[in-house]
Amino acid sequence: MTFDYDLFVIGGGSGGVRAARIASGEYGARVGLAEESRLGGTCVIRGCVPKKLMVFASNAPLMAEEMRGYGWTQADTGHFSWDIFREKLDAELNRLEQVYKSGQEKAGVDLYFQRATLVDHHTVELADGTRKTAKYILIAAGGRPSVPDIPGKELGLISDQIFLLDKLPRRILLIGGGFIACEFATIMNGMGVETVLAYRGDAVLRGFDRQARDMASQQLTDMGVDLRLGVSPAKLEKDGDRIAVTFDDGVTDHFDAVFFATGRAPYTKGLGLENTGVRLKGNGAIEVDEWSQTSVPSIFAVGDVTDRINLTPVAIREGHSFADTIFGSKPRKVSHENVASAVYMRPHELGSVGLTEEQAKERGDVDVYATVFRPMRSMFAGSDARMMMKLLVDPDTDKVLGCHIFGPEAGEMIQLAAIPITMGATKAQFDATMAVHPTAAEELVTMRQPTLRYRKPKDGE
Ligand SMILES: Cc1cc2nc3c(=O)[nH]c(=O)nc-3n(C[C@H](O)[C@H](O)[C@H](O)COP(=O)(O)OP(=O)(O)OC[C@H]3O[C@@H](n4cnc5c(N)ncnc54)[C@H](O)[C@@H]3O)c2cc1C
Ligand SMILES: NC(=O)c1ccc[n+]([C@@H]2O[C@H](COP(=O)([O-])OP(=O)(O)OC[C@H]3O[C@@H](n4cnc5c(N)ncnc54)[C@H](O)[C@@H]3O)[C@@H](O)[C@H]2O)c1
Repeated sequence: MTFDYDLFVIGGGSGGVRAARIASGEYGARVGLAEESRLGGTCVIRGCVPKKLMVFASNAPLMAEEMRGYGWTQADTGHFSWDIFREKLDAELNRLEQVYKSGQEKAGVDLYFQRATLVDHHTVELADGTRKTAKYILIAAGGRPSVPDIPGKELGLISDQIFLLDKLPRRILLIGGGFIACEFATIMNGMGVETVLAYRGDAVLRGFDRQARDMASQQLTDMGVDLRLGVSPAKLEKDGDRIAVTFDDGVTDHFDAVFFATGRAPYTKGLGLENTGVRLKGNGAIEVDEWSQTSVPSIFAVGDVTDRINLTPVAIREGHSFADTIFGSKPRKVSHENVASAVYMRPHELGSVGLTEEQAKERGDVDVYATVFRPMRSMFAGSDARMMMKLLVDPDTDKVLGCHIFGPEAGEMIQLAAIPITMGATKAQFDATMAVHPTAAEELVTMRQPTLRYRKPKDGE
């Protein structure tokens, strides 16, 4: 049977563009790719990139405050122009979109700026009705924000819209306690918006190390975010120019904007999967094996649409490995262990890799090496902000099982700490590493005594 393409990719985000570029550019496969919105996908257009630029922009008041502490008595941010920032942001995203487009074109990928749906195991249909056949189909359709089903939910914003605001609200309510809620609470607060964060749990960032979660929650409060734990919105109503939000504890409050940061769901609805028999998990994610192959041998899926670990580098690695395996005769599986991540809050970020203290205790015996201190730079300026470093070590093998850093530039630090941890480094090898002084990161190689030796009770104890 002859096909129009060797590979047809649905979705031009992190996973899709990488797979298409490698399959076509490196291995000479004939590749078509459909993107219904903008090339680059969530990360580039409405995720990591614009978010991080907003984090940088919102950092100015903290920098000014710190500099005043160093004697720059006049240090002040002055006025923040959202208009200027937005214009620059739009230009930067347009530039990046073009970079992705030319990368695909140079690699020889045929681009279709249309929605694609599946017709059968080897055929996709584009929005204009044309059909393309391919030996393999890769679904890299990503995810979409999910919003709780409460009255008035349509009055709220989702993360896609937050980058497109005409003006900043005076007072905003963020709902949720995950990555997006924490990062945008920091951003909005830093940009001078009165920020309320409502989260139904007892500390933000569920799933992260508990001590780090408590410090992150405290930091939000310290920086002036009105953190309301243990509450959820029950309904939203229009009240003139504002939105009245009634919470499940009966309290009603008014905001200029409400932002749902309540998670993301795989974007599989309306994709024609029912025409193929591709199996889905309960939450709508595409079920794949360790090769990213679905229950239909010619159809593969990578990235957020599979809901494994929903981060850009993971989607990229999955897409690349798929292309290596199928078109490069280099079979490659992706390890989803020890994937480092960072939550870009201010002044301290949270960087994590490996097991949390809670997970390590669940697993068995663990020695905890932890230190909480005021970093030199901000302490000198008069700040009380506390930093944390933690290593979790298996007492039997001496292997470092996890590392958690809450501090300035923790994202940068955890990337480096993730290398030895991925290599299986022992605590003795961390200790043998000479410190770099004076840095905050040197604490990683100078923690000598465990702060806690946890021994899991044996069955029956
Ligand atoms: C606000 C925000 C901040 C984030 N920050 C970070 C961060 O700092 N670090 C990090 O690692 N991750 C971050 N993420 C997560 C990251 O963006 C995703 O994990 C990553 O983009 C997933 O890549 P993907 O290829 O699976 O999907 P996407 O990047 O979502 O790409 C999917 C693409 O497919 C297109 N598409 C979908 N269906 C079809 C169809 N039927 N036909 C044609 N096209 C289709 C979509 O338009 C989209 O462009 C963030 C996410 C958000 C929302
Ligand atoms: N720095 C990064 O790497 C980064 C940044 C942003 C997003 N991301 C990725 O994007 C994903 C989505 O981010 P997110 O923050 O939306 O999701 P999340 O899963 O991290 O957090 C969602 C939060 O919303 C809460 N929630 C869910 N339903 C709710 C409801 N009905 N009422 C109140 N609260 C509710 C959850 O308890 C949770 O705290 C992340 O999981 C991550 O994979 C990564």
